[in-house]
Amino acid sequence: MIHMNAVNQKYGGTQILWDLNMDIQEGSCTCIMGRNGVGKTTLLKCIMGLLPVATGEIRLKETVLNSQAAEKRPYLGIGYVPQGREIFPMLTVEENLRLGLPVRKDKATQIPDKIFELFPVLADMLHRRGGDLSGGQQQQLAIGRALVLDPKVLILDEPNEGIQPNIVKQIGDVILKLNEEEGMTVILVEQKLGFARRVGKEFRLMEKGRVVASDTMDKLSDKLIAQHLAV
Ligand SMILES: Nc1ncnc2c1ncn2[C@@H]1O[C@H](COP(=O)(O)OP(=O)(O)OP(=O)(O)O)[C@@H](O)[C@H]1O
Repeated sequence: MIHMNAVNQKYGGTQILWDLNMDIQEGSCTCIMGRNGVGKTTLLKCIMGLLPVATGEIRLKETVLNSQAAEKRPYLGIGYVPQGREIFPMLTVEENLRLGLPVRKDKATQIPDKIFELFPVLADMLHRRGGDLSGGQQQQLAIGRALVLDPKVLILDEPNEGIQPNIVKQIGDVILKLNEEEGMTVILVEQKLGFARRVGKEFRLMEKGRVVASDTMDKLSDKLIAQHLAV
């Protein structure tokens, strides 16, 4: 569904992604894994158009994403939950969620009930400012906001960073429901092995800006973990 072909990315003179190739299958939940600094967040930002690629191609099915402006990409059916959540702290929960409505194909004017079914806390907190929510609640808001777009692909960058275990469990349940029951394609940058194994169907291991191993999650061996994940 998403295909990356020989993608190179640089910050000034420092090259981060090196001829990176990656395929994400439709309907899968794929965990992008690797040690700190290997380029996982950079890769997601390139998919979203938040960073330009120097050379190479990123496609969503037949659409070449590189040639689409960042603000057009949500309209192609891509929802993004960035690292650090980036909710708007001064806007209410409702206002944060409503931001996604204009992107929807059906032009709905109300936040879909589904969002509150997945994250009941957002209904309870609807009129609170985003900045007053706990870290875990903000993460649920960030995921809810991405889902308001009604995306075909949901991209999450370390959604569990600094989140308490009961909310990590809830987020895992939501990802499993979206992926397994609704067939949503999920791409997840995840450092926590247990979580990746619980929700992921596929893995892509990165090292120094390249993909060094790709397979189904049951093939993520102790040897691969020792080679590419253990610190
Ligand atoms: N704005 C920037 N300018 C220069 N270098 C940057 C910038 N942002 C990131 N980098 C560098 O690019 C490299 C890859 O960073 P990136 O955040 O993509 O890695 P990551 O695999 O997501 O790591 P982490 O798990 O720590 O988030 C790192 O060496 C980082 O220092």
